[in-house]
Amino acid sequence: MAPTVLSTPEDYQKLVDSVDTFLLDCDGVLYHGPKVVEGVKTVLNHLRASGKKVIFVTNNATKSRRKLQEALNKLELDAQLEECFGSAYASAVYLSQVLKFPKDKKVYVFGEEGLEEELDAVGIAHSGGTDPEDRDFKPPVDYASFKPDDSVGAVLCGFDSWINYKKIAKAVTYLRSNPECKLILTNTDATYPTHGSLFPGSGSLSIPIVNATKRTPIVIGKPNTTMMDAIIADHKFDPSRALMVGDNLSTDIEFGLNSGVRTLLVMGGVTPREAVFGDNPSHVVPDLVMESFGDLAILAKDKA
Ligand SMILES: O=C(O)[C@H](O)[C@H](O)COP(=O)(O)O
Ligand SMILES: [Mg+2]
Repeated sequence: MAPTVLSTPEDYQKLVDSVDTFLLDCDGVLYHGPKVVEGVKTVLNHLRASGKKVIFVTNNATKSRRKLQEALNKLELDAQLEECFGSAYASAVYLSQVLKFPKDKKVYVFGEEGLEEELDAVGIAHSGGTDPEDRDFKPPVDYASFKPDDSVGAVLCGFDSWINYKKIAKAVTYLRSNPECKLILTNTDATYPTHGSLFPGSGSLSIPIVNATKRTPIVIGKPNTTMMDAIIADHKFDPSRALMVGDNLSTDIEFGLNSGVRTLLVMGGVTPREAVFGDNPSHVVPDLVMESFGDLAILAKDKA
């Protein structure tokens, strides 16, 4: 079935009336890189003033919840800490609460500060990450330096803009030498929308590790229900009165579909128009589509 396209103020008002909890993807819905999507600030204020709950749900693992809140507030989006759910936070919670990660083991971080901060918050030791030793790499490769380490109980991969051969080889060595060592991916987004274009996303950066180890990774972020379970545990909302808003069919929209939450796809992010309206559309079909989440701002203007 084709999605319903929302384009008039009446469509928007009907939508808002039918939703109590807005689960909002960040990159591609609220902002593109450093640029806030036009109208989004007005929309968030309007939704809050209308008694709606907003929750920010991002696969971007470069930021801890605290940093995500800071970043949203720098853009004047007035986020509360408990409204912020990132895949870095969800991964740390998964390691500590679901895997009961052993106290005598550490996590090798293929990622940035966000992962380290969330692991620290749950008391899990880690190596790699922002360690200058791992970030500093120039050929030739010193293959003899890569040694197995049984104290590494998991390799956790998120977005890592410092990706280099040394980090990949260390991660692969720990995983290949120890079948007990887990491979966990914060998310598998192929692309990252910023600066008006699409760049390699986390899921593209972890491929060398997955490929070289032939492991089936545990994936935490959208579209997996692990993240939704964590959000519902904290916010206890009614999924039938919630809406997942996103720009990515294979993460955001599948996330909603997997969790029994209605979905709204916005254009202008990672999903090309043809994937929805073309001759050979994606098998992932959102319930609703609109151009931009910022278009709801007209409801605030109508009220003023
Ligand atoms: O590469 C990534 O991790 C993702 O592209 C990314 O940051 C997704 O963030 P979201 O759209 O879920 O806010
Ligand atoms: Mg997005």
